[in-house]
Amino acid sequence: MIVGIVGCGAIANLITGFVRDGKVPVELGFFYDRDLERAENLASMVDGTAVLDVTDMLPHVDLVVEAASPEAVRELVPGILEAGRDVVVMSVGALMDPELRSLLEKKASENNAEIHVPSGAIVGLDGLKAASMGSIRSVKLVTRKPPRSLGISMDEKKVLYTGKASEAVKRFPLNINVAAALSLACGRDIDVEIIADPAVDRNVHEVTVKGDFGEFKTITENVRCSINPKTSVMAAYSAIRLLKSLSENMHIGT
Ligand SMILES: NC(=O)C1=CN([C@@H]2O[C@H](COP(=O)(O)OP(=O)(O)OC[C@H]3O[C@@H](n4cnc5c(N)ncnc54)[C@H](OP(=O)(O)O)[C@@H]3O)[C@@H](O)[C@H]2O)C=CC1
Ligand SMILES: O=C([O-])CC(=O)C(=O)O
Repeated sequence: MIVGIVGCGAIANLITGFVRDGKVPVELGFFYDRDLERAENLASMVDGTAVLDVTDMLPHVDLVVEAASPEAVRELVPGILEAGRDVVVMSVGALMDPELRSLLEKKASENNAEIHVPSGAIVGLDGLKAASMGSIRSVKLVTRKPPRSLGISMDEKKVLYTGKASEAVKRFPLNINVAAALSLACGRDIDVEIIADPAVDRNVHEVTVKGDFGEFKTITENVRCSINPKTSVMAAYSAIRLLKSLSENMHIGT
């Protein structure tokens, strides 16, 4: 499988390192970023090609990993699907827009392409998907990040947001994709609280789900990426595992 990457930052760096080290059986051939130098740097790690425009990679790839921004999902993913290429979407928050989501689903189905959304920086999506086969009463996410991860500076713990996931992804577009992944996995706009906490040095996500299956709670205490503290290493690992799964014949978990 030949893979291209859109967005050459923290997540793309980790993916490229794993491919270079032979830990994922894909060929990472093409790299695009609005900063060409970032694309060239990653391309040089795996003998790939940096392109000036996403359309330059499309004739040569089977799948594109979007690891850029919600704006890139809106602007670039429709064209990738139109070309019949599969997509892995990391900026899941963009998919909370129902119009964009149905446009992408339509383009995927018309062009025999698939959209994959990795579980990202949280655990528990498997259980949530299974639980949603029954009836779910509530899903709540509490995200606690160091102020620096949220791009702010403060000495006291502060609740920055309480409300629904759909609004959270608009207010914190680069910080709460996990809320979108949870919402899409269970088909409801979940409850979200975002806390800036100078006492933590990890990105911590607590998910509580209640339904007719019983209830579960997951806590993920994520190490942050060195080149982008907003982003947890686990988010990149989930994309890497997904790429590996796509070349396997047995699939474990929902
Ligand atoms: N699903 C999940 O659980 C998680 C998802 N994410 C999301 O994944 C995405 C990637 O994260 P990460 O690697 O940390 O991000 P980075 O900011 O480290 O890297 C993203 C790169 O993509 C570039 N970029 C952004 N928009 C575009 C565009 N429209 N066209 C071309 N290049 C673009 C950025 O440029 P510039 O710097 O100029 O903006 C930057 O070089 C983000 O949207 C992030 O919010 C992150 C963590 C968890
Ligand atoms: O990486 C994380 O911990 C979560 C994150 O930024 C996001 O969901 O956008």
